Amino acid sequence: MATGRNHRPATRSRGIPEATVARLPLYLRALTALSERSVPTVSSEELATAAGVNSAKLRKDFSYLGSYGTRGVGYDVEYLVYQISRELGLTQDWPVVIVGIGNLGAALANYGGFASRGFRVAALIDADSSMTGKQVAGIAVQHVDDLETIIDTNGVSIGVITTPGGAAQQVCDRLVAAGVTSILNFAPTVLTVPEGVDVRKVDLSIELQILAFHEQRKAAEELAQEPPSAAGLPAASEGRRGDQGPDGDIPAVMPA
Ligand SMILES: NC(=O)c1ccc[n+]([C@@H]2O[C@H](COP(=O)([O-])OP(=O)(O)OC[C@H]3O[C@@H](n4cnc5c(N)ncnc54)[C@H](O)[C@@H]3O)[C@@H](O)[C@H]2O)c1
Repeated sequence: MATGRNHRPATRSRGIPEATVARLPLYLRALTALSERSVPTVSSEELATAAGVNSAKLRKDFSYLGSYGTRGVGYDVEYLVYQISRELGLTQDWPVVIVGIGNLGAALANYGGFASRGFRVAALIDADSSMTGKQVAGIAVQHVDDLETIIDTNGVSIGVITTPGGAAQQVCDRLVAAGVTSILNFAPTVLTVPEGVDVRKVDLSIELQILAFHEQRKAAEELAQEPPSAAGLPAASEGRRGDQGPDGDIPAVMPA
């Protein structure tokens, strides 16, 4: 069924680079917080700090939206929320299905943050017959045998996969054949999808590995700043060799 990896061009329609698209949710989160505090305007520097982005990059990103702010005043918070939401397609309702209602699937179904961002959990699907009809987050779990009908009936274009790794590709193939064109994959499997289908993979262990890498580097930097004689410890160049690779190098983090 799957015919190969999806290759997207570096820019989307209307010339917005993918890197800018990836930062829009960061701006939106910061702007939503300002909006909730009824802050009317924000400078590019303030917003960049709140979003954790360089302010020159932010101004460049907003220029793709046709938003330049007003000198001395900054950006209109409400209007930017609207512009970014519209650009991300969040001004419409997106029905989502979650497949695999175990620990993670149930936790996601119970997460209130989806609905407030325009993602409505339309259906929960599981292969375990004993789950069929059980209520999770107020929604009755349906059997995977009915997957195609469920997708069709609910007009679903986004599927979330929270099955074990071994089932993920098969579930993905069925979702795609049924008309799903965007997949959020939590299973530890690299999915193969046809052209035109977008896959985003979420892997918390990779994020933790990256944090571990930074923790290790911070510890090595602290050690290097200590005077060699401090507290009778060995010189920095010799320090913590046992915590590192065989050559004393900080090992690289390998993505899964
Ligand atoms: N990405 C991450 O950061 C992250 C974090 C935790 C777990 N996970 C992954 O998420 C997945 C789920 O983890 P969990 O702890 O919820 O597991 P779980 O065993 O509690 O739940 C898995 C569910 O999938 C169902 N299932 C199995 N095969 C299916 C199929 N073909 N169609 C539909 N449903 C099917 C099972 O009946 C079960 O209810 C695993 O692959 C796990 O490795 C990822």
